[in-house]
Amino acid sequence: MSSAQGFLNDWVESRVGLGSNISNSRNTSVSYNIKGCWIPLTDNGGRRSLGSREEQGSVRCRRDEDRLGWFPPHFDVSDRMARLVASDPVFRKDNRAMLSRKELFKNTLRKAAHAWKRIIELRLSEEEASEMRFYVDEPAFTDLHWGMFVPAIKGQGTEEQQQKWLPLAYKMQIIGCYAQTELGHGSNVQGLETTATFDPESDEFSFIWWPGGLGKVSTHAVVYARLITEGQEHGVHGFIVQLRSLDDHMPLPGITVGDIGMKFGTGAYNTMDNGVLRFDNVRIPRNQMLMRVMRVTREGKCVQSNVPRQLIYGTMVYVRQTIVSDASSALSRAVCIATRYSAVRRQFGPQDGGVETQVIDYKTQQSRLFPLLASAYAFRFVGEWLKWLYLDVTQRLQANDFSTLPEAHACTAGLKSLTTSATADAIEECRKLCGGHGYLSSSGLPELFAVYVPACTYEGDNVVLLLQVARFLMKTVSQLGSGKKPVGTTAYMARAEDLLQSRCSVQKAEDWLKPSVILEAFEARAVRMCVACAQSLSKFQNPEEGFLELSADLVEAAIAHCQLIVVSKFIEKLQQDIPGKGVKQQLQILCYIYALNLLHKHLGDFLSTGCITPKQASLANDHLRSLYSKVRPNAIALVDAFNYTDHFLGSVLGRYDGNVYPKLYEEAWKDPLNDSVVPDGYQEYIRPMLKQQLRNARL
Ligand SMILES: CCCCCCCCCCCCCCC/C=C/C(=O)SCCNC(=O)CCNC(=O)[C@H](O)C(C)(C)COP(=O)(O)OP(=O)(O)OC[C@H]1O[C@@H](n2cnc3c(N)ncnc32)[C@H](O)[C@@H]1OP(=O)(O)O
Ligand SMILES: Cc1cc2nc3c(=O)[nH]c(=O)nc-3n(C[C@H](O)[C@H](O)[C@H](O)COP(=O)(O)OP(=O)(O)OC[C@H]3O[C@@H](n4cnc5c(N)ncnc54)[C@H](O)[C@@H]3O)c2cc1C
Repeated sequence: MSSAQGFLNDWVESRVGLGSNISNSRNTSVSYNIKGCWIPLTDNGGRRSLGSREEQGSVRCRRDEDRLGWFPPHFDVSDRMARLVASDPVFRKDNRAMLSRKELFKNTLRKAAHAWKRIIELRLSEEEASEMRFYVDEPAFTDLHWGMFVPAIKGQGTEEQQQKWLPLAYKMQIIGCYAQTELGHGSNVQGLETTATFDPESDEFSFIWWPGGLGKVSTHAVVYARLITEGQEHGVHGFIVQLRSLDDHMPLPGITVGDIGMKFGTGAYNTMDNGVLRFDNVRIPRNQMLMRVMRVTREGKCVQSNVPRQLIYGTMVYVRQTIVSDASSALSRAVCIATRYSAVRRQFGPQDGGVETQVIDYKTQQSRLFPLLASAYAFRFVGEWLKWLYLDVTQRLQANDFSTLPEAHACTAGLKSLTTSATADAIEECRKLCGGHGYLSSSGLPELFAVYVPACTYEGDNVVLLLQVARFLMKTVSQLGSGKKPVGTTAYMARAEDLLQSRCSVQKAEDWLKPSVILEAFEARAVRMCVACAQSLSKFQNPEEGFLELSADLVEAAIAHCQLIVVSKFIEKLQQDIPGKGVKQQLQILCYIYALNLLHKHLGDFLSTGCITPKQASLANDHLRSLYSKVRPNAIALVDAFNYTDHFLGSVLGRYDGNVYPKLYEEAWKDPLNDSVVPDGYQEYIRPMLKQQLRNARL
């Protein structure tokens, strides 16, 4: 070993003690039972001797009555699948950033095939399979097959069509994708140029562009195209189209298909074969149009069914709802890394040579980190509620009750937008919270960011979706005078008159700890912003023109409404019985942090609409600081409660045992650049340069 290396080893050793200090923050009397899991909180004098989660073997679960009933009852499934994936070498993922695109993609195929094999061998249920996919943690064609192709057939196909196609899809005898976006049109679905003409005399071309799983894997796609029969257009519909031969995987005649190329980041979303597809007079049987909304007869006549045509957008509603829960997962993962590392990292501190300060103890670190921790919980609760709303609307649709569809669309669109934007920003903030080491690939944060950010674009650009919410809100406001009572998430608008006049009652900082006070402030802000937009709109002769002109304000109003939904669902959650010593109090603190931090960040809205006074704003801010102090002792327990394995976190900084520095050092040596001491290219480029310098120096 060279002396330089010896020095580095000593340096790393000297930091081990600091690194292990993570367990200091686990000294607390509160036990967390999040997702039904007992998170053991140690009080072992500041050093946690537990190995990684994977090494610990089976999880210790408490008695059933200790479980938090208000979490989905799938903790055991989730935990089992996490461990199954973490212990299987095929699912290794620490080398992703080093692989070429081809290696990366092939590796994804291998993982998907292996996962499918395990699903069959272990006879996994749908829930177990879905958890397994989550923990494999790699975007793959299977996401689109299960997440969009199958739901599209289920939601838009007739019973007969479902009976024909679903068994094939369930057994993966066909693999499908969701082919809607084109090179020229994504947001504007009605503007799609792909046509499906019942009369087979069409010679138009158009390119589908973006669908995941399309490029190299899918044998079939649900393709969205404008239907033309008897020379007339009948809007966009889904069509099941076979793309590749089931014998040799070659594209069928008239079909050109391939991958659209590398995307943002290394590894990241490049495991997915997003594709380009061109049809040249491809013919498909009539009964491959998904006909639940509209039927085309043998003679080419269109027969509208009694379901609204918006159901054609139904798959997007379904996926947007899943994306909200996924936002909570991605955010909690980033927050877990940043929180654990913040407890390990020390900078500055006493001048007398004592131990330096853990960076988590700096108020600035807390004011950046703890609102993100609170958001992770808030998004989980609103995600659960949205799941319920989606189930409810699905059941109603089956009974031909379409009344709640507009609200389901507005909620899924708005919350998808709100949570993905916040999560993308939060992951980047977590990277910064980890200082320089956050920029290392081995922190897990760069890849998480790269894989996550497209969520702000796919399934609907976030601004476009907020504009949909704004339309819904303007419609609701315009109907207030007509006696139509707003319901669901807009029910508060029935009290618009009061809310327009109301004055916030806060007089001292503690007054902000009343859920009713917080709710009223958020309701008043949302109503006032919506009503102001509606008043401005009414000044335009042409409402569409007004909508375009005021769209930036409308987006702000939609955000205010969506933030109110998240705050109110968090508060509702806390009204339920929450078992576990101290758990409810901790969640209450997080709820206040979530709401008061939003208030602080959007102070302009609250002040300009007169919902609160500058003095009340300053009291809210004072209170936030004291809430951060209350979270601090339990911060580690609150992220441990997410129950992520080290495999899933994929982060040296976020290790469960806090053993960060030696592992960072170890990771560095794994880089292929360190395969040789003298790098490739030395002889060609470095040496001649050095020699040249030497010659010049001698001259
Ligand atoms: C083993 C198990 C594994 C399970 C795995 C599951 C995993 C799942 C993971 C999934 C992974 C995710 C990967 C993502 C991959 C990405 C895929 C995609 O991106 S697919 C393409 C998505 N594209 C979009 O989102 C396009 C966005 N654009 C639109 O949605 C629409 O065009 C528009 C809503 C912006 C505008 O549509 P248009 O018809 O022009 O709208 P109008 O404004 O005129 O509205 C008319 C009317 O309809 C209502 N409306 C609109 N949309 C909906 C809807 N979705 N549902 C219900 N109603 C809707 C709208 O409110 C208007 O109503 P009205 O009463 O007339 O005012
Ligand atoms: C990783 C990834 C995976 C994808 N997977 C699929 C898939 O599987 N299947 C599929 O069909 N598609 C897929 N897509 C495509 C995706 O759905 C679209 O990119 C998305 O809907 C946005 O549409 P666009 O690209 O047309 O954006 P554009 O609409 O062109 O947006 C560009 C800009 O214009 C703004 N804008 C657009 N319209 C308006 C408006 N009316 N008012 C104000 N501003 C506006 C937007 O806010 C944005 O800033 C995927 C995309 C990505 C990135």
